[in-house]
Amino acid sequence: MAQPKALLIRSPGTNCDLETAYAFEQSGAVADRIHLNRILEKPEILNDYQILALSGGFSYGDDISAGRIVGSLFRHHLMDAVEQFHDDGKLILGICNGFQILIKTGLLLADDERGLPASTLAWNDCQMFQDRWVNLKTSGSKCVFLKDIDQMYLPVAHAEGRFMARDEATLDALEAGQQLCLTYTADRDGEDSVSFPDNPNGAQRHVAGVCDETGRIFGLMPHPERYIDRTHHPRWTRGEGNSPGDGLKLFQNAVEYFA
Ligand SMILES: NC(=O)CC[C@H](N)C(=O)O
Repeated sequence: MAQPKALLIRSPGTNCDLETAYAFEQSGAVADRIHLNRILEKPEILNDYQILALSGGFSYGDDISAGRIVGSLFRHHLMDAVEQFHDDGKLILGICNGFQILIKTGLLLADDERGLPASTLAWNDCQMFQDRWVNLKTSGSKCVFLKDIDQMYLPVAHAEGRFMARDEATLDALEAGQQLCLTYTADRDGEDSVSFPDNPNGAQRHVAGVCDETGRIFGLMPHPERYIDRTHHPRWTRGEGNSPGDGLKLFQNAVEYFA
């Protein structure tokens, strides 16, 4: 098909949309940044796009809880349009605050039969904002965005990133369904235990990213758009880092999905 088009929805407090647009453009997509209010006025805008992305930031100041207000606007005004978007075989990505929004919408992991959420992203258990680079590994082959990626080194920057599921049975089911597809891992060879700060927030089962049952909706706390070029690596002047950076492949996978 022609060049895929990515729609980046921004809202008050979004601050990673330019970098996310750059990552999509470097991967061969057209990337448009459009304010949430325009989408609320005219949800049919979604029809023009193949990829919907929610970037990082502090939407509505993280008031109530991170992602809650945009998540509620989606739930009450955009659910039909976004579900249709997904049913049409298209892709949805949420990065950091975008992941928080996706979790709050219930789009990524559906509410249970009583209408209660399957999971949340709670405050980091260290009770502090964490701004550091982390090692990640993937599992399963379900997630479209993680195709052919085994591991990544990416930065995190969040206060509310601790993935928690409703209960152990929910976690087991998500794991069995290959939905707990991205996890924090230790950075020392041969080190099995993953503790703070390798897992920066205390997430259950070290979960850093989750996909839906189809693998076409993906949310993650780390920021792939912040490691596109070797010079984004924190120690590139000492000769470390890859070109391209570890994050680019994730965006390329989304674009190549429509090839
Ligand atoms: N990097 C981001 O997307 C911001 C983080 C987020 N709103 C938090 O602190 O939890």
